[in-house]
Amino acid sequence: MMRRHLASYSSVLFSSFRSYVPNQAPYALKFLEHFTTEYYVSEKGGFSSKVRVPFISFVLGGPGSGKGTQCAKIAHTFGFTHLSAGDLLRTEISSNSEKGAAILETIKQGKIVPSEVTVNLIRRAIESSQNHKFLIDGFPRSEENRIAFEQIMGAEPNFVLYFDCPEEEMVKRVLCRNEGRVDDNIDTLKKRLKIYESLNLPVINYYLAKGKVHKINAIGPEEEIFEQVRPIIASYEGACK
Ligand SMILES: Nc1ncnc2c1ncn2[C@@H]1O[C@H](COP(=O)(O)OP(=O)(O)O)[C@@H](O)[C@H]1O
Ligand SMILES: O=c1ccn([C@@H]2O[C@H](COP(=O)(O)OP(=O)(O)O)[C@@H](O)[C@H]2O)c(=O)[nH]1
Ligand SMILES: [Mg+2]
Repeated sequence: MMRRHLASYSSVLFSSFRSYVPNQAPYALKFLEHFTTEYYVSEKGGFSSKVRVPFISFVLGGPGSGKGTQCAKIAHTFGFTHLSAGDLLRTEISSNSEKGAAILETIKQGKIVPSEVTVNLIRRAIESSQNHKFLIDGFPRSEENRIAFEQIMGAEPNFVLYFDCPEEEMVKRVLCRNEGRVDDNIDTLKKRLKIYESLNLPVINYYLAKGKVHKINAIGPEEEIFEQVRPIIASYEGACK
């Protein structure tokens, strides 16, 4: 009873929190429980409790646009926890879990892993973190991903960073990345670029229409790109303390 009260009260206070989808309530509730540690909230009638909500940025852009590179800088400078969806999936593959083989096959084909799998990995990472500020890098990759996240987590991002990079440059960077990834080859990359256009861009457009997107010109030296990013993140510092 008290938890339900907390949930609805926090959703009024913080616009990033949505009302819960009924059949997903247990996940959403568990998610919220984790953040009931910091801020005092009270209302008329004497009810008082501590509520902490996560501050979330989605970091989007094509393969090789520099998401991971810039996220590392943001995490270091501003104290965010960097959650790369691709890294979470690769860790799952390395753990030899039941789902690992199917995830590996999907990544090799440049396709998108089922939403439920990725969202649950992100959810677990958030729940097990002591931090409340998260960069979710490379997710959502489709409208279906986005909707699954909002339903399961009962939350949407506070803002979105979009690294806008010409295809030619992305191809050059991915083929030179040299991290031994199974998907950094020209055949898989072509498929990833097609999926980026057909499925990722609609997500960016969705958040553009909501006024949540900060578009970054991803061409230039890493440090110069970070100088575009820095004031954007700094402008949210008050909101995510
Ligand atoms: N501004 C940049 N200019 C040139 N190369 C870059 C730049 N930013 C990142 N890189 C390199 O390009 C490759 C892809 O960057 P990465 O951050 O992994 O991108 P993403 O996560 O978007 O795929 C990496 O090898 C990285 O070192
Ligand atoms: O939410 C996600 C994130 C990644 N992937 C898969 O993992 C691959 C690598 O993703 P990552 O973000 O690491 O690639 P990057 O954009 O950084 O090159 C993608 O092509 C997809 O096959 C996915 O299915 N869902
Ligand atoms: Mg990356």
